[in-house]
Amino acid sequence: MTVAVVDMRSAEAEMAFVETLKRTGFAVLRNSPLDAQRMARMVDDWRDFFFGEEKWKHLAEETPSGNTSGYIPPDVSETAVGHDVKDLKEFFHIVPDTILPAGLASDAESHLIEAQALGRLLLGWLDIHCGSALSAGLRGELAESISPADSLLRVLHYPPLTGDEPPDAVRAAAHEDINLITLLPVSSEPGLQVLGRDGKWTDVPGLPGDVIVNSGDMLQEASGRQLPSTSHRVINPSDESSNLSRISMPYFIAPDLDIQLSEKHTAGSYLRERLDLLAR
Ligand SMILES: O=C(O)CCC(=O)C(=O)O
Ligand SMILES: [Fe+2]
Repeated sequence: MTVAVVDMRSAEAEMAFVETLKRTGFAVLRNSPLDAQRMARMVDDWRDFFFGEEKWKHLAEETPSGNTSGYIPPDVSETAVGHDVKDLKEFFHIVPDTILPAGLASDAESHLIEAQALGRLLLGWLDIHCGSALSAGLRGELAESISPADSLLRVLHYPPLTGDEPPDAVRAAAHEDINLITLLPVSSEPGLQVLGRDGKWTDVPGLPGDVIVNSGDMLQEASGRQLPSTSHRVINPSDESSNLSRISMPYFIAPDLDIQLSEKHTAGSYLRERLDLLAR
């Protein structure tokens, strides 16, 4: 399966984006409006943060809307549905009221504003070109359905491998994102793969500064599966680069939870069902 690279400066960008998202659930945006220099600086600054001690002052808390905000250490981390071992990662969740570490706040806030605007633009394209596939509750309203309080910027750190990892543990086990759409700046290190319909895993293409976009389960549900939510994973580095850490910064865009995704589900009921599955 080949994920297309879509140059946002091209006149065909809109159609090319919709085509690759329908076909693969993924797109790679080149020349996106997200500030590439800022994203590179955030990678360096957040790497320093994860290697430092200040993170322990920011341990995660639950927000009133049920999101988590703050630092989640490796021993808490996440276990993907259907897997037994935790992913090899630590991360920091940023929602609108998150108290950010000094020195990291300004870039993170600016990035969030730009990422939200890009999300609105892309969902607007889907409104125009996939409107007929969307459930009545969302048709023509996708771009307006974004809820910043339910969306989440996750800064992930996959530490260097030490050799002491549990057997079978991987940086991020195969999973699908639950939300509407995810914006993921191309990471500092390789490893992200998508699962094709042929059952083969392939690397997601991209250069530094590009932004990977993928549709999540909520968009799949709302589009009668015309926009697929594709399994993806982050594989462990090969021996030569196992001493390198990897930073990535997905922004998970979610809608208002009372929006009707399909006849069966509101976004809220869908989320609860998925979280129950995760908790099992
Ligand atoms: O780190 C990555 O490149 C992907 C992370 C991811 O898929 C996730 O956190 O849902
Ligand atoms: Fe993901």
